[in-house]
Amino acid sequence: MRRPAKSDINVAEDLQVVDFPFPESEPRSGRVLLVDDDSQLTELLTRILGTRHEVLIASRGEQALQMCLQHRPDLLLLDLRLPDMDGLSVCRQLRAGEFAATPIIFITAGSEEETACWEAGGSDFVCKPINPLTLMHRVNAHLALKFQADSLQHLAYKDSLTGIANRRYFIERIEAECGSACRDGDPLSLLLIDLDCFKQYNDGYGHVAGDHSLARTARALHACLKRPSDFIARFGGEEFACLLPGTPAPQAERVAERMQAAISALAIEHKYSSVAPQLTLSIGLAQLHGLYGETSVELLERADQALYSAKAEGRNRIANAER
Ligand SMILES: Nc1nc2c(ncn2[C@@H]2O[C@H](COP(=O)(O)OP(=O)(O)OP(=O)(O)O)[C@@H](O)[C@H]2O)c(=O)[nH]1
Repeated sequence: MRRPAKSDINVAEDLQVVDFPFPESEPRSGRVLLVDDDSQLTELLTRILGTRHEVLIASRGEQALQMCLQHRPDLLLLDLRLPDMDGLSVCRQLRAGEFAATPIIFITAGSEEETACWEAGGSDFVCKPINPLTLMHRVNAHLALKFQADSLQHLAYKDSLTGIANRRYFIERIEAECGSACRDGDPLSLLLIDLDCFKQYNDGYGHVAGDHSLARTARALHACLKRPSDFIARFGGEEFACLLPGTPAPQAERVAERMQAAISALAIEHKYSSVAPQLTLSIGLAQLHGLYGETSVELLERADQALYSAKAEGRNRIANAER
C-alpha cells in the first residue's frame, strides 16, 4: 500500500471514458418548472409542454426556489415579474448554488429586457405573446444539451474498471459533506479500505485477474452500504474510500465489519498472501471532529494513519482512529 501524500489529495485522475452516448434525435422527457403567476399562461404552457414533459408550476419566487430543492427540475421557464420578487433575482440565487448549470428560460414582455436576462445568468428568453412552436423547440434544445452534459458528467465521475465513483467525485463529495457536517454539527465518518498483499496477487495471478478481483471487491463493498447518503469511490489503485454522513465512529465500525465479512464471503483465493489464503482488506476509520473546524484533508490524513496502523498491526483488520 502506498500512503498518499497530502498534495495527492486534490489531484484529479485521468478521465476513462468507456462509451459515449449518441445524441438523441428526439429529446427525452424532462421535468420543467413553470414560474409564473398568470394562470392562463401557465395553462397554455402546460398544454404545449405537457404532452412530452412533466410540468410543475410555481406562482411565486420563494415557492420556485423551494420547488427546485425538492423536485430538481431539468429546466425552468421563469417570468420576469413575480408577486414576491423579480425573476432575475430568482435566477441569480439559483445560479449561485447547485443549479448553476440548469437551463433557465425567461419569459419577457419584450426584447428590451434581454440584457438583464443574460446578466442574471439566463440561458435564453422568449417574448410574449408566446409562439408555441418556438417555445417547444427552445425547451427541447436546452433539455437535449442538459442531458448530454449530465451524461458526460456521469462518465467523468465514474471509475471505468469498477463502475463505482472515482477519486475526482470523491474529492468533490468529501469537501461538500465535511462542510455540511461542520455546519449542522452532524457526525461524518470516513473509511479508507485497502486490499492486502495485492502486489503479490497481481504477480501471482496476473494483472487481468487482479482487475477482475478489484471489480468484484468494489461491487461487494458497494452492496454493504444501506443509506442513500452513504457513498464509496475508488480512491486509488487498490484502495477505496467510503463516506458515511450522519454516522458516528461506532456505527461506521459496524459497516467496516460488514465489508470485511462481504469480502470474506467472496472467498477470492490468494495463495500468495502473507495474511490468509484468500483476499482480505485492511480498513482505517476516522470521524470528523466538526466542532474543531477540521478539514477534509485532516480527516483523510487521520483515516490514512489508521489504515497505516491496520497494515502495521498485521493487516486484515480495522483500525479506528477514534479509540
Ligand atoms: N490489477 C490491478 N492492479 C492494480 C491496479 N491498481 C493498482 N494495482 C496494484 O496494486 C498493488 C499495490 O501494491 P502495494 O502498494 O505494494 O500494496 P500491497 O501489495 O497490497 O501491500 P499492502 O497494502 O501493504 O498489503 C500494485 O502491484 C499495483 O500494481 C489496477 O487497476 N489493477
